Amino acid sequence: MQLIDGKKTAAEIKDEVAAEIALLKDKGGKVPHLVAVLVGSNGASITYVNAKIEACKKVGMHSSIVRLNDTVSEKELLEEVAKLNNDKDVDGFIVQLPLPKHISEKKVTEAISPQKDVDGFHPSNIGKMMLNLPTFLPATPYGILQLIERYNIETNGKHCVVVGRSAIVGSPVANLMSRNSYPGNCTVTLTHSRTVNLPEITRTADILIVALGKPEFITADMVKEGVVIFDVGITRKADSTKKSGYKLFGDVKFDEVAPKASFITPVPGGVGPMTIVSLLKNTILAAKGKMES
Ligand SMILES: Nc1nc2c(c(=O)[nH]1)N[C@@H](CN(C=O)c1ccc(C(=O)N[C@@H](CCC(=O)O)C(=O)O)cc1)CN2
Repeated sequence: MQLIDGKKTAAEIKDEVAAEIALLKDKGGKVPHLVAVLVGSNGASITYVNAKIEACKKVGMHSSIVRLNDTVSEKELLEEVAKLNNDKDVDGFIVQLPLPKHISEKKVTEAISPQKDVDGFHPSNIGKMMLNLPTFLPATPYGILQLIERYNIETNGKHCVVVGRSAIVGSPVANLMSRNSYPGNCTVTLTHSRTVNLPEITRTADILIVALGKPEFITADMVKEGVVIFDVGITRKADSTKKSGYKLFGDVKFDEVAPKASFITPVPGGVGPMTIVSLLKNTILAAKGKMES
């Protein structure tokens, strides 16, 4: 079994991104500017947004946070989005999800200018992704693709089973893994809460991507020997023995599943850090105006 070290790979990619930004600066180009909009005080969202800002600092990218109270109205948030769309100094921005229940994530996502949508969640960017046209790939699926490439994992002709059909991970990664190019060319099965006999299907996976948000859902009896596993789930459970006050769990019961896998991502330190570097890469593309059309 080989551990896929997302933390190490993300650090390597950050160095590459830093070099690219230094080159941009040398040529007198604009330093990319990423803005993160954070609504409310969800602990995990605060951690992720802070990690995004820290990563920007590390690579020499400009960044800022727009913090809004969780009582902000949908209209006020949409006004904030419109401001960022029109701000020439901002190359790309994200609205951290999830949003409070009274705000429609769909409306907010659709209000973001596709040229600044570095999360790659806007319907027109999702459409371009489906058609294999240049666009911002959603950060987590993009991170998984980069891990596949950097670990030289064979995907051609493999059966890739995706567990979970969310708009930000499961659905796009299923599409990307079926693309007619590497990393792709898989036969993909997208499973979800209504799937009948899930273990029968997961046992046929050569590559298993789990993005369900159910801690330790995938057990050893649900996978075959030699499977490659990407565990996207991150659940926090209170743990007073930890400095942070919580322990993180993936969707895969790591200790019993890892011995059967040929490659596996841990939680933490697997797919999560790759989500952040993918966002940085998308922001560089936005700053270079690569997605204007
Ligand atoms: N606007 C967005 N919202 C959300 C996205 C997204 O891509 N865009 N994805 C997730 C959260 N996410 C990024 O925002 C994210 C999740 C996890 C990590 C990460 O590095 N996790 C660490 C553990 C950190 C901890 O919880 O202590 C790890 O896995 O090692 C980064 C980003 C939902 N919302």
